[in-house]
Amino acid sequence: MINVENLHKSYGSLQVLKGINTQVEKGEVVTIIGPSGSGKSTFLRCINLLEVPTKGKVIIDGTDITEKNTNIKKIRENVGMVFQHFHLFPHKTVLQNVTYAPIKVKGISKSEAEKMGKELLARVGLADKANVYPSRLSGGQKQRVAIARALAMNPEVILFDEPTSALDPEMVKEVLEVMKSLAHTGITMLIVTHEMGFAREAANRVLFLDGGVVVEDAPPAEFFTNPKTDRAKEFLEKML
Ligand SMILES: Nc1ncnc2c1ncn2[C@@H]1O[C@H](COP(=O)(O)OP(=O)(O)OP(=O)(O)O)[C@@H](O)[C@H]1O
Repeated sequence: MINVENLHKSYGSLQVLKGINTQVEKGEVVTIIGPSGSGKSTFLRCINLLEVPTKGKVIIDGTDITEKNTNIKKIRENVGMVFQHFHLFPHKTVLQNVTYAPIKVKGISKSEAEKMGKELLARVGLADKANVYPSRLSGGQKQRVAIARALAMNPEVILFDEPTSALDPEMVKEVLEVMKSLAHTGITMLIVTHEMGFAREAANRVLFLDGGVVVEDAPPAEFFTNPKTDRAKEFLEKML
């Protein structure tokens, strides 16, 4: 359902993505790992046009989103994103954070959105926090709200950009557990992460990026036990 063809991205003279080719099927859970600066976040952000590719195509369900007349709003409805730094609305309650976009963008009624919002908050273990403000939550709780908010748009794809790297270590697990519970439920997940344990347990594929290209693309069992390239071996030696 997502076809990435010869994707390039440069910032001025800095070439970050140098021809990424890959395909992600509906419902797949793909982790994107690699050294710092290898282009992981840039790659992810090209998939919902937070970054505009310099060259190449990103085709989602048959539509090339890099075409000039792309409806970005529609793409973002279908491709949700969870960021490292939550980006919750501070002056809205947890429930309002979750229901805002469905009401505003999708035109769902307030009562329907609230019903769905409460169900989603229960799903991420925060049913009792619906009426509090984000400032009263821990980092792990904020990130779980951000996940509920992404789910509220009922997207086919969710992009996760290092969702646990801004969290205190004790909060990482609760967020990864929520992500694991979403994996293999039909939603397509692309996850940039430094959590090798998660990549190993929850993903069905690992994309190893280095120097702006996909160096390895393999199921985790294969990648973590038998990496094919020296670059991946060196990376894993440092990480594991
Ligand atoms: N908006 C930007 N303008 C200029 N350079 C940028 C921009 N965004 C990223 N870069 C540069 O592009 C390169 C790749 O960045 P990117 O964030 O995609 O890497 P990454 O693999 O996700 O790294 P990390 O694991 O450290 O987050 C880096 O050298 C970074 O400084």
